[in-house]
Amino acid sequence: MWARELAVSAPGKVILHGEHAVVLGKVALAVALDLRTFLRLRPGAEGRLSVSLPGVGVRRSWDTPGLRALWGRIAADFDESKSPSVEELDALREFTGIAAGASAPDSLATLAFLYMCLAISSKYGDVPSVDIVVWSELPTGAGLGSSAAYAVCLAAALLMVCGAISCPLQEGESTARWTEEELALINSWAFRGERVIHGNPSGVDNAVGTWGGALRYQAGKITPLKRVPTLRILLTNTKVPRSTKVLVAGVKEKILKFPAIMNPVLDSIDAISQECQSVLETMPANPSPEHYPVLEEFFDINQHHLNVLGVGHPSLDRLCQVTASHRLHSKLTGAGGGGCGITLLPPDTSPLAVEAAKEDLCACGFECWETKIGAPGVTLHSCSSLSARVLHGLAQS
Ligand SMILES: Nc1ncnc2c1ncn2[C@@H]1O[C@H](COP(=O)(O)OP(=O)(O)OP(=O)(O)O)[C@@H](O)[C@H]1O
Ligand SMILES: C[C@@](O)(CCO)CC(=O)[O-]
Ligand SMILES: [Mg+2]
Repeated sequence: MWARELAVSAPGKVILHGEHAVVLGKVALAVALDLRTFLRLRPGAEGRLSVSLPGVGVRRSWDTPGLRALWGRIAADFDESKSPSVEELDALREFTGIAAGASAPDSLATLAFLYMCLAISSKYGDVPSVDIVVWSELPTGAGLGSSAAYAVCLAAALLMVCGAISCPLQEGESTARWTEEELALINSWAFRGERVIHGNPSGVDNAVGTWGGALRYQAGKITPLKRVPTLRILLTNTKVPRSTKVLVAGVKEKILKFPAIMNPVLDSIDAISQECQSVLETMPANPSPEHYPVLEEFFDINQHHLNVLGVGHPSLDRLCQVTASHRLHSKLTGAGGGGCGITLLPPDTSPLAVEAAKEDLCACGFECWETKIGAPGVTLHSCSSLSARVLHGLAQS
């Protein structure tokens, strides 16, 4: 029986280069953001599992014996190496009253929660009587890896409750992290959760949510970057909603339709990621303005490539035009089709120019903020150590 009240958090991410191409085995460079998703875990009423997801308007509670029986019925031969099967997901949908094919944020979030909870508890323990709340500083569905941060938090909390990983937080400590081996297990279960939400994720988002920092990702191989200079980045949310799953499927279709045309584009994106990695790793910790033009050119070229892949959007074109009018270079980040873009802010950009660019972006109805990159990965917290700002998010739930 779980007896402690604790919190887990995981960061969102920004992909510098390689989104979409990474799904097809190419290299991506991604960094953790200082915006996080939080999960509060506490003992629940005996025999009840409750979840509250205020960001997507979900508040549900189930009898644990009913859940145990359901999973026993639908997943007697559960194989964790396989993607969640259509039959498993359909049975979970029917149980929760989610319409077949429903892809609204609340439906996907509930489905991913139940799938992860039942698969993890049947493998490592029993369906836990706990009360879980998840809330986030990340916008949902905007390209900043909110689905992966959600899946990483769930994986860490559920694996810990079921005893598959330790509870590394000692009495009196405010935060703790898991061992490399435990992080690898969290990452692998988060990937399964991402599969419920995305269909065919590459795994880069959950890797950043788990390990944090800055990394190179290719076909499941995760390599932390040797050195990451301090880069100033402006993040802009166009607020145009889109679904990563739909965009990824669209790219696949285009490649199947025009392989000879599209494959060279993917190869070029791969080359940009690799070149960018070597540039970043040889830059000084605090780069001077002359280091930026090459990074800016990579942004421009890749933004064109992403448009060719069909994941641009008029709102993202507008974002790039507005920042270009202030001599700043931008590209979309994440799945595109709306969502967020990133803009490089070289150190010689005057504060007035940054303010003017922000004003013009806000005048388009966008939201923008400067961000730090390279935040820590999944972390365990004592609830008493969470800042007032973080607890404010919980209080709203
Ligand atoms: N805090 C949260 N609470 C519950 N569900 C969440 C939360 N954050 C994300 N989700 C789930 O993730 C889905 C969004 O995932 P999606 O992959 O489309 O966007 P993203 O992860 O924000 O962007 P990208 O994958 O391009 O980085 C939501 O529809 C919802 O189901
Ligand atoms: C579009 C994509 O490359 C990044 C989404 O953040 C999808 C993925 O890697 O799973
Ligand atoms: Mg996602």
